[in-house]
Amino acid sequence: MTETLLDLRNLHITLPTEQGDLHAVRGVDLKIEPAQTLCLVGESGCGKSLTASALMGLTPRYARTRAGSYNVCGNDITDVDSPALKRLRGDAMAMIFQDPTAALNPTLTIGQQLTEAVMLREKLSHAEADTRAINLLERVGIARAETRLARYPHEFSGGQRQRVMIAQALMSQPRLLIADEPTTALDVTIQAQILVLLKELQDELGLGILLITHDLGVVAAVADEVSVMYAGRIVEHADCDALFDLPFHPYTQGLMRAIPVPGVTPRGSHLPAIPGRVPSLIGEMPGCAFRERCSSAGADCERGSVPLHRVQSIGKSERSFECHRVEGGPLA
Ligand SMILES: Nc1ncnc2c1ncn2[C@@H]1O[C@H](COP(=O)(O)OP(=O)(O)OP(=O)(O)O)[C@@H](O)[C@H]1O
Repeated sequence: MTETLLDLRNLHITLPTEQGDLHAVRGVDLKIEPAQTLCLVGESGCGKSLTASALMGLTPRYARTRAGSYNVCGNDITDVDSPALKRLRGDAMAMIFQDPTAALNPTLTIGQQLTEAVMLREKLSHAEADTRAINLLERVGIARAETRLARYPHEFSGGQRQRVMIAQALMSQPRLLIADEPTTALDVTIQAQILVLLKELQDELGLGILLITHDLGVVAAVADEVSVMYAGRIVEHADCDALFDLPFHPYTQGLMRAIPVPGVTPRGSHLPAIPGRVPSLIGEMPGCAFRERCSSAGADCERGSVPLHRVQSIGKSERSFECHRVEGGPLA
């Protein structure tokens, strides 16, 4: 199937606060094709999680969420309150979270949690739903899965609960998986196993994956494309190799400088973090939101909207970035 799995244009999310309207997401575009992994990266507070929750129709009730257009697997769900979005959730698309306690109910067995929704939706028998659950639990590396369906979440370790949550998300055989920092809380060995598992499942099932992470090591390992988010906007988007070879946006360059290089970065040395903090997202924000932290910024960066540059790299998808100062240029 070659149908685009996710096509989102011009997403805005505003949250009322005592200090005024917090415009957390300011015109985000995202696109994911089958079997593609798009990584959404950026520092804490840039709007990544809110963007992910909007994709699932799960922003807080008091948030104002609107999109120019939003299409999932050929379904137009631009109206984020539409019942069609509810139907697609847990069907064509599913989400895994950083913290499995958000997804697993401590009072129900793993078997109940994995099987009940698909029995209802797909009219599967108990036996059919159990078979699918056992297969998936084994697939995610839960040994003796058959005997563990009757167990409760607290009887599993943290890494196992994370795997169970992935199995739960896959029960509906989704085409699109949204993963918000799914491995951040895990130790590096389990993190690597889960990333390998997601890759295998993707190859087998043609899953499209949106992976939210602040870890550029993870991005380098799994991303096909990368969107870099800063202060509610995608400031740079590129093919993963192109981005790591030549980051254009000063923010992306700053993120890259903070990655330790094995064998090059001395142990215990202080990596050059980007000075300053993400600005307040309350109210209007004319000019470039990164200018206070950018060594290339000038007076022009305080004004107007930030120019968008598009660059066609040979044999790769188009890349783009927003900056007053860096013009970019054709890539070899
Ligand atoms: N429910 C909420 N009510 C009010 N403000 C919120 C809410 N959720 C998020 N925000 C604010 O919106 C902005 C974006 O938050 P979001 O959680 O999407 O960022 P993030 O990039 O995912 O960060 P992190 O990596 O820490 O999760 C932040 O300023 C945050 O404080």
